[in-house]
Amino acid sequence: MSETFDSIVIGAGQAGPAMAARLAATGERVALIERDQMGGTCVNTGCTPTKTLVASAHAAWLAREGARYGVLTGPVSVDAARVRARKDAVVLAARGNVTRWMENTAGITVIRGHARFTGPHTVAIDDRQLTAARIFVNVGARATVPPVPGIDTIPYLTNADVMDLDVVPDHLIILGGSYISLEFAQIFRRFGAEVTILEAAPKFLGREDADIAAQIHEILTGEGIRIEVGITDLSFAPADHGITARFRTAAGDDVALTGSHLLVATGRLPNTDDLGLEAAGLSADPRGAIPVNDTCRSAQPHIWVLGEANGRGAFTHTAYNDFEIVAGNLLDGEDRKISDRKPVYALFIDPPLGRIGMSEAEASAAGHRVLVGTRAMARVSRAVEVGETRGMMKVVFDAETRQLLGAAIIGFHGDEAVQFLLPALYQRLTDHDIRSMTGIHPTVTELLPYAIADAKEV
Ligand SMILES: Cc1cc2nc3c(=O)[nH]c(=O)nc-3n(C[C@H](O)[C@H](O)[C@H](O)COP(=O)(O)OP(=O)(O)OC[C@H]3O[C@@H](n4cnc5c(N)ncnc54)[C@H](O)[C@@H]3O)c2cc1C
Ligand SMILES: NC(=O)c1ccc[n+]([C@@H]2O[C@H](COP(=O)([O-])OP(=O)(O)OC[C@H]3O[C@@H](n4cnc5c(N)ncnc54)[C@H](O)[C@@H]3O)[C@@H](O)[C@H]2O)c1
Repeated sequence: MSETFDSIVIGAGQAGPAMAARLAATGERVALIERDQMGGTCVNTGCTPTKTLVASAHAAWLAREGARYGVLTGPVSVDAARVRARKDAVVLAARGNVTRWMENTAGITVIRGHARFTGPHTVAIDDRQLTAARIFVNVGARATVPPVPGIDTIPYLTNADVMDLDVVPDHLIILGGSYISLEFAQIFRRFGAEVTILEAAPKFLGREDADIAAQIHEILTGEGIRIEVGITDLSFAPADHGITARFRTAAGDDVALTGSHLLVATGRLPNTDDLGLEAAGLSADPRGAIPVNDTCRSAQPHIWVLGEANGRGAFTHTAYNDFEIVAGNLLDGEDRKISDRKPVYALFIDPPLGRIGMSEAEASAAGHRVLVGTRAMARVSRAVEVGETRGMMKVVFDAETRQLLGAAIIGFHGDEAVQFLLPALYQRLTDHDIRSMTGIHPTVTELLPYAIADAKEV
């Protein structure tokens, strides 16, 4: 059976549904193909569920910390099944919204199944053949599992199946020490688990400046999380009640550590290996991404790749922005580019890290002479009043133009407050421009101009 559409969208992640809806609104007949759950990673096994778990973990933390605030609670325990039920309800609602949106939009045909190119303009789902003038690929990524000796002899979790856990692990070992690892590490530690992070890289959070990484390290170890950085000679073996990890520490000690559960959080790989790319006349780069130009167009001009599969962003907001770029250029006569997008993200530990633009290290490496201003959260009155004084804020300016290059806040409301500086980044405002603005008292944001006032050349 062969069916003809105006456009085919493969994958209902963060860009696909919005793309399908915009195309359908112009009167097109659009096929949207999804092999698993509508909403993709973010809704089902990524942002949404993790942030509900972060909220439950925060509730457990506050309940234990209650006495600091004069609030006396009894013994605090965590009912993992209820935590999961709350998470499932939020995820189901979000997934339901996307599903209803797509199924009830005139012009969109939702097709369930695995899509594979059979030619530059044709896609097969089982024995169904679809043809379209334009194809939009939004297939996302999945967890990678490194070939550590013994890993195939033990049970392990990834970010997807850890979502089904309804017990609190006695001892959770986490392989990898980046975003996914740190969020889950704190979640499960606050639920009552012993948590050990095993990271192969020699530096903890090497993408962040050393002072920011040190604050995060202190927050997590301060809550009792063990972090081993620079481990080598890792292997796994089954143990009576879980798994044993053997490794050599950075100090050269040989360690055998037994945990009840292992979570693998060592990065993600685009879902491009089973897409029949060669039939479309395309190929993936060594990291599995499909190369695109600055407007998300692949080497085949009628095939666009949006979201993680294009290797140009690994966040929900970058995937959605890809949709805005493609739709803006194709349907609204705009001239939008990926390279116009500033890097922004958060690490949702508590308190969170919010990051925009360049780090100090990135700015220096790019050849800027930099001015750096910092302020401890202990000198932010709102943080003191709330009793959450861990962390710091940091701003980075170009010493010659005095324009903002980047900022980081690890601390109370850091994910929100740092975005006060986004217009400054996009509009190339100077330290003087920003310092002329007065923020609301008492907020974290109001102190950013003071950190800026203290900025010095380093
Ligand atoms: C634990 C975790 C927490 C995260 N937290 C955050 C966060 O707080 N903030 C943030 O910005 N980002 C976060 N991310 C990253 C974010 O989830 C992803 O960057 C985002 O979902 C990528 O969107 P996407 O549209 O590229 O792909 P996805 O959301 O992965 O969607 C791709 C879809 O395509 C489908 N698909 C794949 N291949 C085929 C095929 N051949 N045929 C049909 N369908 C197919 C998949 O089933 C999937 O539904 C997190 C990720 C994880 C794992
Ligand atoms: N808050 C957020 O926005 C958020 C949260 C979670 C995930 N994400 C997205 O998910 C993506 C994947 O996150 P991630 O944390 O899995 O991957 P990552 O690529 O950020 O980090 C993987 C880590 O695992 C380590 N590692 C790799 N192989 C190892 C091994 N064999 N032994 C020990 N350590 C090893 C690496 O050195 C690295 O530190 C990120 O790029 C991010 O965009 C975003």
